[in-house]
Parts: sequence; C-alpha cells; structure tokens
Amino acid sequence: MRPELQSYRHLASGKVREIYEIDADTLLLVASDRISAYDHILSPAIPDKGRILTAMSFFWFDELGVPNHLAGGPTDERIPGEVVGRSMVVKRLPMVQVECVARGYLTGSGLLDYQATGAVCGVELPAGLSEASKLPEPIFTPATKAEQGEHDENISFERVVEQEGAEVAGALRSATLDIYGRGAAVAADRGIILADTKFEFGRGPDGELVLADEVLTPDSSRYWEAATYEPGKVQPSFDKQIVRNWLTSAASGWDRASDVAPPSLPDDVVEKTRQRYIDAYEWISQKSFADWPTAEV
Ligand SMILES: N#Cc1c(N)ncnc1-c1cnn(CCN2CCOCC2)c1
Repeated sequence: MRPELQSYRHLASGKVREIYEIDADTLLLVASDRISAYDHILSPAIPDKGRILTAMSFFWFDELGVPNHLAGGPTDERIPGEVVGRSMVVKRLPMVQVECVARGYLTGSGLLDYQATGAVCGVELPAGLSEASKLPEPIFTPATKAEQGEHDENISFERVVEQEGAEVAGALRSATLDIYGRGAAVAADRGIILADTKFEFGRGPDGELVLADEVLTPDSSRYWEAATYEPGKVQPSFDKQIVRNWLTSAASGWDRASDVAPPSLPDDVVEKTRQRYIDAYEWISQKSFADWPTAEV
C-alpha cells in the first residue's frame, strides 16, 4: 500500500520540481510537468514532462555509475501512487552549495563572460570564439546557487576554493568534468550535443562527493541536435525551440520585453514539445518511453 503524498512534509519548491521529506534520512524529489521559458512558468504544462525527465535521470545515474543519491528505484514503495514515474527517492545529504557547471561549447552567460573578459569564470579561452563555438576542451564554470527566480552568478574556481577548500574544490572540478565528458560522449554517439550541464553534489558519510539532484536532463543541460549544429549562431534548443519560436512569433501576440505573462500555448505546440522530450529520452537511452512507470490511481 503506497503512502499518500500529503503524508510527507513539503520542504521546498523549484521552478518545476518539489521536495518532500520521507524521513530524517530520505527525501522524495517530484518532477512536475511545468515548463519554463524566458523566465516564465508557462501554461499549460507539458503532459509527461516530469516522467520523461525522471526517466532520463534514472538512465544517466545507471549509465554513469558514479556514487549518487538514489535510495530506491522508479517504483519504490515509498513513492505515492499519484507521482509514480516522476519521482525519485533519494538519500538526504548535506549539499555542496555550488552549482557545478561544465561547458563544452560557448553560449549563454559563458559567451557574455568571454566577450567581456576573454575568459569564463576566470578560465582563459582562445581569441576568436563566437556563439556556439566548441571549446578546445570542456571547462568547469561554477556558479552560486541563486534564490528562486534569480539567475545563478558565475564564480571563479578560486572562489570555490575559498568556500569549500582546495581539496573539495579540486574534487568538484574533476568530478564535474569527468561526468560531463562521459555523458557528452554517450549523447554524441546518439545524435545529441550536450553543450553544457549543471550538476549538484552532496557529501557522503565519509565526505565523498555524491552526485545528486537531476542529471543531464534538458532542464539542467543544453540539448542540441548534432545534425543541425552550426557554430557562429544561436543553436535551436532540442526541447524548447518549438515553444520559444511560437512565443516570439506574431501568432502568440506576446511581447517578450513586456512584463505581461506569456499567453497559453496552443495544443499543437504542447504536443510537439511533449514529443521532443520523448525523442530526447529515447535517442539517449535507446529505450521506449512507453515502458516507463506511470501514476497508480
Ligand atoms: N537532490 C538533492 C538533495 C539531497 N539528495 N539531499 C538533500 N538535499 C537535496 C536538495 C535540496 N535542494 N536541492 C536543490 C535542487 N532542488 C531539487 C528539487 O527541486 C528543488 C531544487 C537539492
């Protein structure tokens, strides 16, 4: 008999996910179907997005084989029926307060940093790079954990050393680059460029780093289709471009520069976006999403 979700204390909300307390040592991470774009939570939600991204995290935790925070499988009996398929039972860990970002390509805040300083988080890069340039090698570009609704602030490795100490800072950089490199290689073999990603780590009982949060999902990473990759211009997001294109088209009637909330997404945009998330999962995992567990009423 599964517990009711309301029997767990709600601890925190992210833009698209929730955390509940199962007990002193265990948490329930629940992924919603919410989607955000241009710093807005959009309506309606994308059916099955939470399940698809949860399936991705389970795939990557298994594929990467590094110490991680999972404490149960996709149908663990501690998961309430209504959220089966989009939840993870995880070990409650002391979390490292650093967003561990790896970048294999130059875009977003990294590009802005580079254009202003020739470096990203103090990591000097060659001259002449532009939007979506592939970096000579992936770089560690840590950031502070911003309050909800705020953007993370890129920080230097030296700042991480000040905050965590040299040994842990070095271990964070090594683990981030190792895991990103291995994930990016798997994805590349399957037609997806993982341009960058953000990891979160906790500390295990012996102080070791434990991979936590979600892993290599389109919410924590930039997914680009390898077949259409063309440096020198903004790459289409594998999962969100359909939404972005509609929102910035005349059809939506929305002005991104205004303070007005975006209009509701049309059914065809919602369904096409759902399919893009399924495609991303099935290309990467080489599994059928139809086999993934779903809510038990
Ligand atoms: N993962 C994990 C984890 C853990 N295993 N132990 C203790 N705390 C956390 C934790 C608490 N907050 N966050 C930030 C990411 N959250 C994810 C869910 O949605 C909200 C944001 C991670």
